[in-house]
Amino acid sequence: MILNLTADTILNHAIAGDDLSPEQGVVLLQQTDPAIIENIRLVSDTLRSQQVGETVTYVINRNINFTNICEQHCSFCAFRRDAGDEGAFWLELDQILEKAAEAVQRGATEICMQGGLNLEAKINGKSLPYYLNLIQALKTQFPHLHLHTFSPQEVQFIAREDHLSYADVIIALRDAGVGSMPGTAAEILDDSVRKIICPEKINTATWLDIIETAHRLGIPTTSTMLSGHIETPQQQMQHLQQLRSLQQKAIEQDYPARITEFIVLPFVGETAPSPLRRRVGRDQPILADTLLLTAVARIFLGHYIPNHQPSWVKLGLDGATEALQWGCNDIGGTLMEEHITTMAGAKGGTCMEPETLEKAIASLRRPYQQRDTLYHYHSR
Ligand SMILES: C[S@@+](CC[C@H](N)C(=O)[O-])C[C@H]1O[C@@H](n2cnc3c(N)ncnc32)[C@H](O)[C@@H]1O
Ligand SMILES: Nc1c(NC[C@H](O)[C@H](O)[C@H](O)CO)[nH]c(=O)[nH]c1=O
Ligand SMILES: N[C@@H](Cc1ccc(O)cc1)C(=O)O
Ligand code: SF4
Repeated sequence: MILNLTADTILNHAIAGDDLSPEQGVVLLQQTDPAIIENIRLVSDTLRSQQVGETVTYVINRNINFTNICEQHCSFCAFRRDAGDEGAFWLELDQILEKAAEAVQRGATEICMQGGLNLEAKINGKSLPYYLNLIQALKTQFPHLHLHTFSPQEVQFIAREDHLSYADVIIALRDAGVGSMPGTAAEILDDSVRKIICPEKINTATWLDIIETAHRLGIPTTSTMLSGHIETPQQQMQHLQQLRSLQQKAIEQDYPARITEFIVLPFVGETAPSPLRRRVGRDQPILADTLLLTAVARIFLGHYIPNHQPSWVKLGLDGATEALQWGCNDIGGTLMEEHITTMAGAKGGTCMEPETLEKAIASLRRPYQQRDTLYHYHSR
């Protein structure tokens, strides 16, 4: 391992194509000199260009959050409700199919579906049939729609409720038509942080186990990091290290599926539960911190995870466009309706037209291209 930890030396290694150690990543994350930060940006931009070229992609998709009734109480989450609370919702199958029909009519190739962990969501007392019924209904009416659905936390919830293994649940979802899995619920993959921000959630090992099982069973996943709350630069790098090892394993073992993209999700605190909000002491993410982390993630992961996406919901479209110069090559989905972070006070909006995303990309003189969920190009 290289132990000379000055930022310039580290960046020279990165440009030469070497993998950085987490310790070297920490050094980059701790820089405050604008000239050095600009060099980090330049290196991330150069690696992005070498690894995936100039084209910036986007996907036409719709978010469907089928319920926000949730048994857990993550300290960053403004989306969850108890049944009967004001603002609690649970969509009927007909409403979900109607939303999907409208999405298809507007050109969507993907439905991104996630929800709360709702103990009442069962058919004949079982959880898995409820989820399978959602998938089967969507697939029957819209066979070509890609279903990017259910986080590792939701998979564990189903498995626990029905006394099944994770593989059993994933195989059933896959065979019913799930195309890929959102890599949410990752938050920070460090159990000392998880104990504070999401004590009821699956632990780090379980998150990694479920994602690896998905890859082994042919289900691609995304990967995320909830940043900008109580975590340290060391914990951020440990998180990226776990994602890199996971992808290296999928490559070495020649699993039929892998991580398709990495997304930084900066914490929005404005209407998040007050203990964490007060502890973090700010309502909106700090753009500069998110951009530096985005660049370091490209440098650290880019050889293994090619696609990097900012969140326009959380950063605003201008912030997300700026992130395209800090290692990102994708601007995400049109979403059509976003609830999770908007309920936490995000200011970026809940819906983008494809033309709006294209215009933002073109403002940087980069070519744009519609993609599908698995990063195959798509034409409108
Ligand atoms: C709301 S959950 C939905 C799926 C499922 N309940 C779960 O927790 O995996 C999806 C993700 O939204 C993100 N999220 C929730 N609240 C947020 C906030 N205030 N700011 C930024 N991201 C947030 C978290 O990363 C979380 O894993
Ligand atoms: N679904 C939400 C996203 N982004 C998801 C991506 O648009 C898409 O599903 C992915 O690129 C698949 O390849 N961002 C948010 O801030 N909120 C969401 O609910
Ligand atoms: N971007 C995530 C999904 C997601 C992200 C943030 C959210 O708040 C909600 C959902 C994925 O596609 O895997
Ligand atoms: S993040 Fe997910 S599991 Fe946690 S409270 Fe919110 S909806 Fe529930």
